[in-house]
Amino acid sequence: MPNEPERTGKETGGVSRRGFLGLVGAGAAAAAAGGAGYGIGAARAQAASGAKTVHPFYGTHQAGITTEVQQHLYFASLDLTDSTTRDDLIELLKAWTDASARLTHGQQVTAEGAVGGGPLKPPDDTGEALGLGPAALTITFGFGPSLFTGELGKRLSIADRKPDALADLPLFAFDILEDELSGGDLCIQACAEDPQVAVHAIRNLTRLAFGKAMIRWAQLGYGKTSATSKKQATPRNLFGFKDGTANIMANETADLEAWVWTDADSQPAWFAGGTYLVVRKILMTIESWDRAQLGEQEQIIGRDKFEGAPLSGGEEFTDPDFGAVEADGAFAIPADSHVRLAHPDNNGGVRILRRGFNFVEGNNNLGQLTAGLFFIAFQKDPQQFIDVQRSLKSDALNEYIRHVGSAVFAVPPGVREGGYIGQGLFE
Ligand SMILES: C=CC1=C(C)c2cc3[nH]c(cc4nc(cc5[nH]c(cc1n2)c(C)c5CCC(=O)O)C(CCC(=O)O)=C4C)c(C)c3C=C
Ligand SMILES: [Fe+2]
Repeated sequence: MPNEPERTGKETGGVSRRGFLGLVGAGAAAAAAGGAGYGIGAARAQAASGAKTVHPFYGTHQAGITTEVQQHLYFASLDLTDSTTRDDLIELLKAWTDASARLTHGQQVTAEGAVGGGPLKPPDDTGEALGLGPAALTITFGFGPSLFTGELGKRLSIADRKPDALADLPLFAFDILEDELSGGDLCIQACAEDPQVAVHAIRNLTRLAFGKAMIRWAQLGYGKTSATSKKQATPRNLFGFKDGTANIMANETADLEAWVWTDADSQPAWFAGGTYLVVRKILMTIESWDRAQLGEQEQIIGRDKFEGAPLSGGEEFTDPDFGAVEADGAFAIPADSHVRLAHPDNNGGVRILRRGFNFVEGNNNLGQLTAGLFFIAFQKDPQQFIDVQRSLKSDALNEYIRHVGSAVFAVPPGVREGGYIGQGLFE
C-alpha cells in the first residue's frame, strides 16, 4: 500500500500497523472536525483531495513542468563536493531516479523505509511522509552551468557536452542578487499538494547525496502563482492579483513545442526533449503595495483586481486590447503596466511557461513581511526569459519588487523505465 511502512518482519521497534493506522485516523478526524483551526483544517482537506494523485516519474518529458501546478513547492539547489567524480555523479543520478520513482508513487525512499531496516541502523526513510500518500508529488531535476564549466566540468569530462544556451543570466536593472541565493550545480524541484511530502522528498534525496553533493540554497513555496490548466482556478499572488491567466497551458501542444521543449536543433542531442528552468527569488514590498490605491494597483498590473480582466475590458480570459484608449486619450492598459510589457506582442511573440509560488519568511526588524514570489519559468531557450525581463525594465511594478536570487538550469528530458535522469549526458 502506498506510503505505508513496508514491513519486512525484521524490525522489532517503531510504530505498529495498528498504531500507525490509528495516527492516520486521528489526523483525518482532526481535519474533518475543522472548527478550532479552520486554516489548518482547510489546508489538510485540500491536501487530502490530492493525496491519492500519482504523477509517474517516468515519461518523455520530466513531470513538474506542464503538470497541473500543485499548491506547494520545495526547491533545492546543490553543489557537488570537491571530491565527487564522474562515476559518483552517475551513481547519484541513478539513486535519485529509483528514489523519485518510488516517492512519486507515495512509497518510501527504499523498500526498507523508515522501520524495515531493524533497530540497529538509521532508517533509510526519514518517515515524516508516512500515511500522506503520493500527494501529486513531482520531482524535477536540472543541471546548472557550473556543472559543465571550470575545474568541475573537466573533472566530470562533460565540458564539451554543455547545452549551448546554458550560462549564468546577465545582470538586469534593479537586481540586487545575493550569491547565497543564486546559482548551483544541480537543482531539484519538488511540488506536491502536501508541503510535508515535498520537503520529505528533498530531504531524502539530499540524504542519498551525502558526501557527493550538498544543498547550496533552498526555498519553500506555498500557494502556486500560476496555473497550467484551465481546469485549475487561477491562483493569486501576494499582491492579491490573479497570476497565471495568460500562461502556456498543458493542452497548448503547439506552443509547448515552440516555446518550452528543446528539440533536435537545440544542441547537444542528449538535451532534446528537455527545457531550461529559470528561477528568480523576488521580494515584494507588501506594506507599500497595500497602501497603494486600488486603481493604482490595477494600472500597475494592467488587469482588474477582482476578475483579472484586462483593463481594456471583457473577462479574465479576454485578450487584452493594447490599442484601446480612455476618454483622455491615455492607453486603457498603461504603457508601463506589467501585462503590456510582458505580453508576447511587446516581445517579438515570445512566451514562457510560468510556475511560481508565494513565500513568506517572517518579518524584518521594521515588522515588515519578508515575502514574495519565487518565480520559476520554463523555456526552450533562456533568451526568452532574458528578453521579457529586459522589457520589464520600465515596469511600474519595479517600485514594489526586488530580485534577490537567480539561477538557470538545463532540465534534461524525461526518463524511460530502466534508465536514469540525465543518462544521455554520459553516453
Ligand atoms: C520575466 C518574466 C516575469 C517576471 C519576473 C514576472 C514577475 C511578476 N509578475 C507578477 C504578477 C503578474 N504577472 C502577470 C503576467 C505575466 N507576467 C509575465 C512575466 C513575468 N512576471 C508574463 C509573461 C505575463 C503574461 C503577460 C501576458 O501575456 O499577458 C500577471 C497577470 C496575469 C497573468 O497573465 O498571469 C500578474 C498579476 C508579479 C507580482 C511579479 C513579481 C513579483
Ligand atoms: Fe508577471
